[in-house]
Amino acid sequence: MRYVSTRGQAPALDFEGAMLTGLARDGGLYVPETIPTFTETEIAALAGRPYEEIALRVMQPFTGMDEARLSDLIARAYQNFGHDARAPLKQLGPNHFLLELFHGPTLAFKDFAMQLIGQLFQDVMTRRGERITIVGATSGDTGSAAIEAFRGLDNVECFILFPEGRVSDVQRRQMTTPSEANVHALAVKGDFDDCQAALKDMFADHGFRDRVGLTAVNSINWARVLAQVVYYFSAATALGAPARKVSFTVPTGNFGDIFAGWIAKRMGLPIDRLVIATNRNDILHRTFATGEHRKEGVSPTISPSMDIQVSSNFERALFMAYDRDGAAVAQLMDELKQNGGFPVSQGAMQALREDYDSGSCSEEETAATIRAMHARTGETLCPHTAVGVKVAEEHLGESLMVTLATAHPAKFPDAVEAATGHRPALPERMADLFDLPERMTSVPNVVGDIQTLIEERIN
Ligand SMILES: Cc1ncc(COP(=O)(O)O)c(C=O)c1O
Ligand SMILES: N[C@@H](CCOP(=O)(O)O)C(=O)O
Repeated sequence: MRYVSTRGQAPALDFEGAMLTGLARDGGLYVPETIPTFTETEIAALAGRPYEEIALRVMQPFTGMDEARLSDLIARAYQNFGHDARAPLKQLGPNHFLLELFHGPTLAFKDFAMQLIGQLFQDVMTRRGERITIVGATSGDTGSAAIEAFRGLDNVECFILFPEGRVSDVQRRQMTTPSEANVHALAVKGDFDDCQAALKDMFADHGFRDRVGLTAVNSINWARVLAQVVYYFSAATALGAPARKVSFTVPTGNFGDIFAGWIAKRMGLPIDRLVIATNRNDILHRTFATGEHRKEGVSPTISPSMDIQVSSNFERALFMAYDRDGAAVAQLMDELKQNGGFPVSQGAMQALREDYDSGSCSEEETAATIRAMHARTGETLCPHTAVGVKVAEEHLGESLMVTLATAHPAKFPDAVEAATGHRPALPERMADLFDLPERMTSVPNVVGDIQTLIEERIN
């Protein structure tokens, strides 16, 4: 299996190469050259199988890895999840299910991919005897999941950029309390888009990326997206696929999670609609409503992990919608950077609308959904999941709807308590989170300064 860049100018790589490279050298994102497909019989055979087995079947064709080796890494990745099913389903209404993706070590869906790529990276780096520097940008959850997955590893230094004051206290403490010297939480004076732009600038500085052995663990890294494809299969087959069609609503920011659903659909999983759910930072919903992809300022919300306007994986969706035309995508990305946006061509918009629907949710609606669900079903939703549930309810149709529950409510206790009067508790194993000392460095929103700090710390 070979991977090509969405901007068409970087060398094609195998799975290991794409994973270690993170962002392609032309600034694009790696995507598989072809998407493997499953027959109905192969999909039906996944129903009721353990999550780890589904993960092996779904991911193996993309990796070309030895089955026994991949199976071993998958087993290690999910052994510390707090639920035997790993991604259990819960029924919310006659046609509506929640897919709980928050039973991993840091209580967000990011653990599904991050725990696995932690294992994959460790395996490869040990075999190659090399060192790498991970730099990640986070609006809260990717950072804590990455720090958890990479803390204490000998051959990895891990730097996480987060927007100062714009993540929840639990998210910040998950990043700042681990004491291992190889993890570094950097509080940037800016928003998440600034953090992600700084990260991309570091990748564009080829001298820097080669000197430090830079790699990525954001969903710009294909391996992150791949690991997230698995739970679409586990959920849909548990609900009757391939005999039954299922739709998914996905609380969306950087578009990685929902793009994983698109890959599952192209592999043959009978997904009806993929519904993009945004908070008031709704560039993606506006794109579908107007055909114009244009940034506005980011406005802080009670679902802070989705406070994103430059949605990096939308580039992968555009690449597919523009018939894999790398030059066209490179031009659009240039327009986004220079002019703040671009019109999507009619043909591409039509292709996107064939697979995706969209909706957005205001702050008041998010709080009202948390409150109503709590009162009606006893279920406590995190604010991101509430955005998904609200938009899903507007898209209920004939097929079953699954909304991805992307984080545990206890990561956002203030918002949940304000909505319900009930403060969700962290799991027992995290009971000391607010007693541990914090360790972080404030940095200006200046990429050169951040690069200097990184080079000083690793040398
Ligand atoms: C809790 C939560 N929900 C939803 C999202 C959005 O996911 P994506 O960026 O893959 O669209 C994020 C962050 O990415 C998140 O942390
Ligand atoms: N919401 C994310 C933002 C980064 O997303 P990623 O999936 O590209 O890593 C976060 O919580 O950090």
